[in-house]
Amino acid sequence: MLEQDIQEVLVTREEIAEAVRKLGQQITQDYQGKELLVVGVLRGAAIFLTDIIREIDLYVEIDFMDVSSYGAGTESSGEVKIIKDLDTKVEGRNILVVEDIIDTGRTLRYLVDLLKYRKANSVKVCALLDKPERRVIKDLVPDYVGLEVPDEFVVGYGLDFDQKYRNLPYIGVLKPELYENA
Ligand SMILES: O=P(O)(O)OC[C@H]1O[C@H](OP(=O)(O)OP(=O)(O)O)[C@H](O)[C@@H]1O
Ligand code: HPA
Ligand SMILES: [Mg+2]
Repeated sequence: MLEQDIQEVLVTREEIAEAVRKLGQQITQDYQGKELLVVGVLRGAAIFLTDIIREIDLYVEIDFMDVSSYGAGTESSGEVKIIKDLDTKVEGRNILVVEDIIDTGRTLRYLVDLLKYRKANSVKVCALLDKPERRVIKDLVPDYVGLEVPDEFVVGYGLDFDQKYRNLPYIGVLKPELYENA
């Protein structure tokens, strides 16, 4: 059913699984002997977070923040709002912020600065997808990236259009007629 709305598959479920596994191994190596607070950015990162933590062989705590800069459309409003804050104390923690995608970089710029201000011991960023052509915050360089995607609006594996398609098991591009008149 959902497949009928997809013009092109950009990343298959197997390619996602492989990218997630590699990221998890790298993070496990880099944080040897440390404990991690993994912060997922709702709602897009929820699916990626549940997969990647099972590829990280360390003591890991998880928490979530909900910040939003996109309305129903495909363009960032430029303004980041906190909808739900963390329940965990940040001071002294090694934090890995997990995101589904970095686009303009505004969401992560805001979050990284906030977590540093709250005196995290370290703050690193892990994004499944990076869309570097769209970056507005040029110095926002993620520490871990699964895959680069071209400048197209993508959906699936957590990424939505108008809150739909998050449950697609792969990453794809929607048929243009579906968002052109949104
Ligand atoms: O780099 P940026 O331009 O800031 O864009 C990336 C952010 O935008 C999307 O979230 P969104 O705010 O749409 O909310 P959602 O996660 O609930 O879909 C995506 O999940 C990232 O969090
Ligand atoms: O390409 C995208 N798809 C879905 N949500 C997004 N948020 C930023 N970029 C995207
Ligand atoms: Mg998001």
